Amino acid sequence: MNLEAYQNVLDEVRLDSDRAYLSLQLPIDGYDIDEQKIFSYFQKAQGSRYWFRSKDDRYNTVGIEYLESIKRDKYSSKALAIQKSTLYDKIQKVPLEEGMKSSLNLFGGTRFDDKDTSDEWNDFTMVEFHFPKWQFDLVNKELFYSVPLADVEMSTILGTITGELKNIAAVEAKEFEAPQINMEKDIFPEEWKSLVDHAVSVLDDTEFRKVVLARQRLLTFKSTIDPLFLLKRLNDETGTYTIYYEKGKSLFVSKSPEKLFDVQGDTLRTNAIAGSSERTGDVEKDEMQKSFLLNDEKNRYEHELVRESIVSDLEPFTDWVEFGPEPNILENRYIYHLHTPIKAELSDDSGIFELLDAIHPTPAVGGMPKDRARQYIMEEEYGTRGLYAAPIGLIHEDNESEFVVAIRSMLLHANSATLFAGCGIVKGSSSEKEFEETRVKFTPMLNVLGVENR
Ligand SMILES: C=C(O[C@H]1C=CC=C(C(=O)O)[C@@H]1O)C(=O)O
Repeated sequence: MNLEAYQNVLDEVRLDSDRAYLSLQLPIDGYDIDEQKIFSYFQKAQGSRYWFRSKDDRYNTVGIEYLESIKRDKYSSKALAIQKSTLYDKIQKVPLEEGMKSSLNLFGGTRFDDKDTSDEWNDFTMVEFHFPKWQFDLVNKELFYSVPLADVEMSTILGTITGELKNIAAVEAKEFEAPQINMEKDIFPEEWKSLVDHAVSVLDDTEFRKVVLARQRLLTFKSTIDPLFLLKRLNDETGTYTIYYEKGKSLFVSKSPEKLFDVQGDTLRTNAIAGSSERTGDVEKDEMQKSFLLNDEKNRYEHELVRESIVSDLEPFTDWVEFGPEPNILENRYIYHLHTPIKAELSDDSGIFELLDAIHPTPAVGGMPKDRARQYIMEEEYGTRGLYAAPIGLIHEDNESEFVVAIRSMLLHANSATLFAGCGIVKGSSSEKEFEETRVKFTPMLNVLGVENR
């Protein structure tokens, strides 16, 4: 970090009064900083912080103190694209070194659907994307420090930033105890099995082929759950996405294995992930679980519906889609899935918000046909999904982006956690087996909470 050179850059900057914010980009590789230290240091910003890490570590980004957000009560691709470019137009961006690799992103997403939510999701607007004061890129070791133009003091801003960075680097790691459980219960387990039976009775091979039904498990604890404990636990499972998203008094957490899509240049990458079997930890049994999954007719059917739907949803955006003829196995720590990678070359005018609208919800979390399944879920499923199974991710000014399907997730308030898990129901599904499958799917979040699955 060459402070003198940075100050020279700043001395040349003319603040543009048509903008609302100044955003400085600088390297932070000289500081020993990680997400634990950042959250520990910025405790006062609780309720306005996020951490997003891709499953392949392409992105590992922490945002602190939402300065401004794009928000909508109804999803509209056009309006969102305008709001996004209006927001970026308000920002005067100043890189302090040449050739830096990161770019300023917005973090957020949309709720699963626009069903009226009960109070538990009130902190989250239907669609929202946040622009934070501090954006730490922990992959490229860079920082975006953004402030309202009116607050900018060019002669002291560098000193302020480096002072804060030193303080963050000096934070000492703490040991945390797992919170003690007060109560743990499945919400309406028998009613859920009856709903699965009902779905099986209305599903067929043509008109209504698949619906994904989710259920919830509620845990309460003897004390408030410390965010730093959760952040630490989130590192325990690798190979999945990490979403830690605070908004007001709510916290949403996900360790999803499922990418909705990512876009780099003209290339879109996505995948079909559907069809599941438990990973037991016993080598011999697990080989059997995998070969069962690859050969089981019901799981293959569930999977093919997802692949078919994604490929057809992409058609308006591309002339060229590529995918393998046979699914492979995606190995997560607690569960195996059938998995088909899909790649497409996007046409020039493909908008990210249009893509999001077209692909979400895939039949891995909705069903087939999509509208019929969505309607069934809204009318019949207990409670509201909110951000469960919703698209959440990062988007850049040039539309480079990565979105996750936020399954294996939970919503936390003070000392309670509501866990969500769903599974694909097709003609012939068994409610007992699906109940067991959703039980297994609670494990990643229970692990984050330091609780054993029962
Ligand atoms: C809806 C969930 O999982 C989906 C993703 C992968 C496999 C699935 C399945 O086999 O049913 C589900 O479609 C969930 O974990 O809540």
